[in-house]
Amino acid sequence: MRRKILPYLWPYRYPFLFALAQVFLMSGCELLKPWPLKIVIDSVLGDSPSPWNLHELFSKQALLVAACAGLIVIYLVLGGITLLNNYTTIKIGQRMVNDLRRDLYSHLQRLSLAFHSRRQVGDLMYRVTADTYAIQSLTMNGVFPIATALALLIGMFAVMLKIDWQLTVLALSVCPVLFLSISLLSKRISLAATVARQQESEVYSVVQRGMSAMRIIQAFTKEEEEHRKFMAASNQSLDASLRLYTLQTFYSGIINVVMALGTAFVVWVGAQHVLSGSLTVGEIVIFTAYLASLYAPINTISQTWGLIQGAKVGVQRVFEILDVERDLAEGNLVFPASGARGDVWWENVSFQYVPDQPVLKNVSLHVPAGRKVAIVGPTGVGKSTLLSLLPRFYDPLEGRVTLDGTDIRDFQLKSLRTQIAMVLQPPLVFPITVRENIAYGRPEATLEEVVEAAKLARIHDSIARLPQGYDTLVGEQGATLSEGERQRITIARAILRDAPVLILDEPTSSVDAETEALIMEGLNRLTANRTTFIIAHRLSTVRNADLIIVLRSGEIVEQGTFEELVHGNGPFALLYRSQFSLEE
Ligand SMILES: Nc1ncnc2c1ncn2[C@@H]1O[C@H](COP(=O)(O)OP(=O)(O)OP(=O)(O)O)[C@@H](O)[C@H]1O
Repeated sequence: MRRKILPYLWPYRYPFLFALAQVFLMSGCELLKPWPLKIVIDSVLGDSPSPWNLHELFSKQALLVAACAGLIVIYLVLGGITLLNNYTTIKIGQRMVNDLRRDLYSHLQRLSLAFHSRRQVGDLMYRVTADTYAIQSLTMNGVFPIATALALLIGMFAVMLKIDWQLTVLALSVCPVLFLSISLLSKRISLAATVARQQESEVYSVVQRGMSAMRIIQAFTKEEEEHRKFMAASNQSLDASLRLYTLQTFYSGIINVVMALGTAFVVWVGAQHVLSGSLTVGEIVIFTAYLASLYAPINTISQTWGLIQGAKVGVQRVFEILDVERDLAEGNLVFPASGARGDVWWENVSFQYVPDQPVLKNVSLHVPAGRKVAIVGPTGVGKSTLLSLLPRFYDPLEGRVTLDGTDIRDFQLKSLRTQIAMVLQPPLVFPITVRENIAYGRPEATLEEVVEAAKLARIHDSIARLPQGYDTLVGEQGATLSEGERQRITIARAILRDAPVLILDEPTSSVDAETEALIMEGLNRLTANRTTFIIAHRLSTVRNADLIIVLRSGEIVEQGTFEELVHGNGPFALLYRSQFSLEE
């Protein structure tokens, strides 16, 4: 894991080294802190000689003033450096979080739909928003208290050794005990932290599912059941967090006891040394002050150790996603600036979402450039799946798909997807303005072009009636637009994209017959000279197609023109009589 975190720290190596230098300065101030008091006790109140023979230069009163002034200066300098250090470390930490989020989010956007259909949205959201903070805790809460403790340890060791080596050994013998207790308990805390994070992200998932299905929940009056599910997840998260906090508290309790024992021993032995005359009262003050300031960073390490373990888990959860290999390997080819011709082949294509449940079975289909193809068949036979292989939402298990004679896997994904405009189900509209929604695939489009596309999709009049026209903000999930209006916005979006290949997934299912006829008229102009695939349930769509494909159980069972198929006795004729004739 260290190898993975270091690249995130590397860009900030100079501020990081600066912060480390501050730690050494701070430790120096910590070392100086008890000295003025020692001078006051030993040389002002008592008659022992003061360090650097200051007592020979100053009177007792002057020495007292100098000691007090020194105390103020030391505290001021220490406060200033601490402030600077906090600012520097927080800045580094927050920048690292930002960088990690950037990488995680862009990685998530590049992972295939196969990955996303396996994962829970709430869990991924938690990883992007909450788990990424862990890199800050891990580096800052981990590295700096340890560096402080080490710097203090070395400095104190040098100073204390000069004063009383026995007492020094005794004082420092607490350190191994402390670190041993830390390492013994850390595994359990780490485990508890993993569970707590999982439960917390489960709460996110439940909320996300509930929020995105609010309409259904209310329609089926499932509020109580959803509430129960939420409370169950929330209670489990509460239990896990409480367990973690209990462990952390128990842990810092143990550390405190060890520290108290250490201090008591030092005071006990120190007092004996003072009584025997080998140590001054001021020196014992230095010892206990040093111990207190040495235990402080060790205490921070121990208290934040649980936090560090939790942070480790968080960082692991982030890298777990970053380590997922992109399952859609890209090629290098790009389409010419004029775009693809639009000649599409599915060659012996098989596909399955779940092992041993084939959705497409050895499908072969050639669609010459510029043709309009209607794909029909009962629900769930694989119509959408067949078309989703073309923009590479998924890759076939066997066989290949080619565009203009080249395997689509040889192209750069961006170049491939730019060749394809799609109207998908359900019609997805973003909470941005109507204009931005239509221009989503071509943000540089002028207002005139947006209006032209909207007119073709028969949505212009409805938009003109909105309070701010094209600048009206669409509510979350298009709440201020009807289903039919949303569908027409997505059609306008595809029209504006102006791509050589069009995929229309039942583009007019939510509009009335009259509007549909108008949209189809607009679409007919759009589809001229473009290879178009329409998943069609309506007769008018099917009639206008150059080629009709009938899918059943993942296989093409029939194909031909409307006239060829309708008069036979094949599956299309049957479908026509049972389904389409009703519309006539
Ligand atoms: N992401 C997925 N994960 C697992 N199974 C899926 C996934 N998407 C679709 N399926 C399954 O694959 C089969 C084909 O689905 P597909 O959406 O291609 O059918 P369709 O013919 O377009 O249906 P419809 O006309 O109802 O839209 C269905 O059984 C469906 O349950």
